[in-house]
Amino acid sequence: MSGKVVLYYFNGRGKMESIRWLLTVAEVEFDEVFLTTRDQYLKLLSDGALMFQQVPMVEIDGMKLIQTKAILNYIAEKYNLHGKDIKDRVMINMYSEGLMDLMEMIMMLPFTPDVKPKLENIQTKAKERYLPVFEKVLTGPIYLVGGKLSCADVQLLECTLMLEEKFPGILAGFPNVKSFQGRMTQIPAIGRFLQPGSKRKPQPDDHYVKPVMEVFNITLPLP
Ligand SMILES: N[C@@H](CCC(=O)N[C@@H](CS)C(=O)NCC(=O)O)C(=O)O
Repeated sequence: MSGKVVLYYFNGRGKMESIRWLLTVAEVEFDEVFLTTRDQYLKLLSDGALMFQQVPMVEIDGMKLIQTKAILNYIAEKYNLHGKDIKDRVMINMYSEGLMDLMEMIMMLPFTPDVKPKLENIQTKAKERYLPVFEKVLTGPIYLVGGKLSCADVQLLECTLMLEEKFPGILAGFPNVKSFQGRMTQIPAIGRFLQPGSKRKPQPDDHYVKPVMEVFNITLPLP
């Protein structure tokens, strides 16, 4: 590998958090450059580092990668977390996409003026649309696809932890998902990531939202 992996994003979860999780499980060390000013962002733009003028951006293997899913797929492929064949991979991608849809709804909450109806919608969708899928798949198997740890497992763990932060007890009706969560947290790298002082980011607050608004020159409410 040429050089250390460097993540360019805010000092908060957002779209980068799943990348942090996956690198952690792959046991890849990374540094982080936190965007705090618009000038930093403009400099990245003028350097041509952000193809679509967006972050996350990840420097890895001499490349500057953008687009969250492309970055996740690269890491998953490189570290053998993307199944054994194309049939495994398409299942992994289907689970991942569903989980990303759900996590993105939670991710947008700090930028949402009227949170209550959104929260209710997320809870209903989590209980009625998403969690039942994983509860069923995990009747028996230890991992979601092909008896082998994949990026979809990592995202399911991340998502269930996010859900429990918002809706404590939400997994009560999903015992297989709850056991899965317990098993995943036994993985040493994950155990370390869950400890205070790791590179895992806390739930978003003003310290995260303010720089985002400043860097992108935006005012609430978002469209
Ligand atoms: N499809 C892109 C979307 C990235 C994205 O929306 N990034 C936001 C920050 S989380 C951004 O850079 N927004 C500025 C803009 O779109 O102008 C991805 O998944 O990486």
